[in-house]
Parts: sequence; structure tokens; C-alpha cells
Amino acid sequence: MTQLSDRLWSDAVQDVLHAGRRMDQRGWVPATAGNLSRRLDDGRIAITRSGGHKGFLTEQDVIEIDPEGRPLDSGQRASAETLLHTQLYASDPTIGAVLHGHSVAATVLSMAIEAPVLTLAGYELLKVFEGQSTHDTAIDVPFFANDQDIARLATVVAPSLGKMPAGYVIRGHGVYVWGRNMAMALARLEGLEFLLACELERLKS
Ligand SMILES: CSCCC(=O)C(=O)COP(=O)(O)O
Ligand SMILES: [Zn+2]
Repeated sequence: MTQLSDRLWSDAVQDVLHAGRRMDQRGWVPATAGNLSRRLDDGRIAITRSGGHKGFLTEQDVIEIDPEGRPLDSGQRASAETLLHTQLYASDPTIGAVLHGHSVAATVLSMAIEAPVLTLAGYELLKVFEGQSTHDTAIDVPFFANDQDIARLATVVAPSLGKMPAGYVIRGHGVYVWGRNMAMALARLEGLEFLLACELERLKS
């Protein structure tokens, strides 16, 4: 590998480690929950290994996969939810990072609400999502049924790709968000989690 290629990889890994710590601080990756990935400018994809605590990741816990989600080193086990990451990268060449967490708000709300989408409306924080310039708007967040068969879950998500400005929620499971880079993905995750927490409070009142 060239020095530039090494540098790109190491920057991507540091982004993943930093985001894992941040998500852990917020309580969004309990136990071994969650997975994180980052696409490099040269097209390589770095993703977390399956299992392990995402708040305590080391460089060895981030592995390279091909665009179909296969680890380059076949002895390594990529995230069980890798296909949900690769389908996002395949759907949009501008996506540079994908984050998945298991927050209390996403879990409880998605089990309490039967409608297929949650509409977020009137919040100033909606402006964190691309293309939104006012609170006076509404964004739909789809809720998909959980499924242990991730390939099948990916086929359920597929028709909504390109139409989810804030990300999506898997019922009783967690959220998926993405962004042009890791900073944008983290900002969107924080925005969505804040709004889900607001909706949870409203449900209680
Ligand atoms: C204990 S969490 C169950 C698996 C899961 O939903 C998850 O996000 C973590 O899976 P991974 O294989 O990416 O570690
Ligand atoms: Zn999960």
C-alpha cells in the first residue's frame, strides 16, 4: 500500500473509533449493539467487526469489506448488518459514512407507534437534515419491521432509498442514518435522536 492509501485508511478508522465513543457516551450502543462504517475517497469501505462494544473499538475492530459486503480477509467477520450499510453506499455515491445505534427512544417509539412512518413537524432541529431551511416543515421517518434475515430486511428498505431525509428506524431495534462524511452522519444521528426523544416525551404526556 502507498503512504496515501495508508493515510486514507487510518483517517477512516479514526473516524469510526471516534464516532463509536461518541455514540457510547450518548447511550446509543449498549452492550454490543450498533455498527459503524465509513467509505474512503478511493471507494474502499471500512466497517466495524461483528460483536464487541462499539464504545471501546480498537483499530483491529475496523475491517475492510468490498462493495457487496464481503470482508477482504475472509477470516474476519464483518457486522451482521453489513448489507444495510452497503445498500446505502450503492444507492448514493455521495454517502461517506453510515451509523446504526440502539437508543431507548428509537426502540420504545417504534414499538409503541403502529403507523408505518413517524412524521416530525415544526421542530427547529429539522434544519439539521439536508435541504431543510425552516422549522415549518415535516419529515417522515419510516419504521420497518425488524427481521433477523438482514438480506430480506434490505429488500424491504430498498424501495425507500433516496427518499429518507432523516434516516430510518427498525422496530424494536434502532436507527440508521448516513451523511457525506462522518461529521455529517453524527450530526444527523444527534438530530434524529433528539427529535425521537422529543416525540417519546410527547407520547408520555
Ligand atoms: C446485541 S445487539 C444485536 C446485534 C445488533 O443489532 C447490532 O447492531 C450489532 O451487530 P454487529 O454484528 O454489528 O456487532
Ligand atoms: Zn442493530
